[in-house]
Amino acid sequence: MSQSYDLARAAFADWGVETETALAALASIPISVHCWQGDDVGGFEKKSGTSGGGIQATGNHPGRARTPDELRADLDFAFSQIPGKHRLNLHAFYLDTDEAPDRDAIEYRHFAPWVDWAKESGLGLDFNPTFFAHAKADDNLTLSHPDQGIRDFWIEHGRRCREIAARMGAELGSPAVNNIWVPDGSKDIPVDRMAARRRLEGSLDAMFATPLPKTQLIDAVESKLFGIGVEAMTVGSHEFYLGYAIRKGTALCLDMGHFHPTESVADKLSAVALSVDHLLLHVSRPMRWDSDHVVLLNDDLLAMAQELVFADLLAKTSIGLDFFDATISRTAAWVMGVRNMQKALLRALLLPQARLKDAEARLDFTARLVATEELKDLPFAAVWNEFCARADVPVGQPLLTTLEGYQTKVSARR
Ligand SMILES: C[C@H](O)[C@H](O)[C@@H](O)C(=O)CO
Ligand SMILES: [Mn+2]
Repeated sequence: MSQSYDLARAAFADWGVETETALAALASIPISVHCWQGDDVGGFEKKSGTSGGGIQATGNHPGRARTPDELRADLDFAFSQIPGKHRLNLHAFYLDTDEAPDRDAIEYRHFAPWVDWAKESGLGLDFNPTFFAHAKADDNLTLSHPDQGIRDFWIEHGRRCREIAARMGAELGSPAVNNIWVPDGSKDIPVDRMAARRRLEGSLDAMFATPLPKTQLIDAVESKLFGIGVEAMTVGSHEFYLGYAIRKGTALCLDMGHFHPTESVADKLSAVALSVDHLLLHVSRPMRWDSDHVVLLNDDLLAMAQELVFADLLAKTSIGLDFFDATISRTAAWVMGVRNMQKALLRALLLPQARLKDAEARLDFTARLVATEELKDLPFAAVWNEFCARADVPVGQPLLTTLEGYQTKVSARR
């Protein structure tokens, strides 16, 4: 135990906070790491195509993973630089097979290598149907397409993804979150929003018709404000999915980039949690729009973590990441994003929650202000460094050296 940690422990104890309790809590929080940061949302289907759906990674940094083996090697490295045990969030077009099944024909066996790897690595898995980067999504319409044949194709894809995810959850002994995001929307002002939303609702109902054990699968739905090419209306808006999740008992995914830039997603957590049993977060950093920048340890992230801790929402929230930046080392992006989420959680866990809440309940806003500002000067970094030291992962300059070393190695080989 370092001397600086000892001093930090005493400084937090002065405020009535046990650093060991905070460290134990942090160690129990898994973060679901998104596979798509590793290859710029390309996927491994045996055909070419763009990301589509208005989501696009920009940049051409060397070393992009081109195969499932390369992606797993990059993930192995990234996880080795992140303290704790976590999860991998896999998209359906990252199948690992020599076959070329269309989206409505994928099966569990096409993903079995990922499950074997997850078992060996002690990771959980989460899953997502891929409703973009496909000819049948070129109209930016899938589950709400006016053509019943196209809707049926995507319903079958979604149905199979639920079964695959449930089998992953069963194999790994931990329920897989299967998150539905569709790009459906309209570039210009539509005249029949209701018809589109009724079609989306009907397709979702068809996809969710077969109940699967909650011990294996958590169904989630993700809203969005707008996307490139669907500026006028998104069929699956926040109001649409909030209502759907409440009525149908699914989890609700809140993506930090899917709201107006002035809205606080942290503020939504307690409001939504009163009506929805389970939340999924897509932790992201929008810059002017849903730009999916790597998350920083900034005010938005700190507010999100504080709400999760102070509103006692950790047990009913799955924390996933959703960003993709191809202008920097992709492995470094993963490592820094996860570690920043963990740092934000640690900061929240190290706050004297009861004392702050008590000041607020007494309407003593002066005490609340003074305490929240003075607390910012506490030695959070020493506690984080101790967490990393116990997990044998580097911090500071040695972390930079390790991240650069791996990037140089992959750049040379790919
Ligand atoms: C790749 C993901 O499904 C995607 O990022 C989605 O979650 C999203 O946020 C789309 O904007
Ligand atoms: Mn998202």
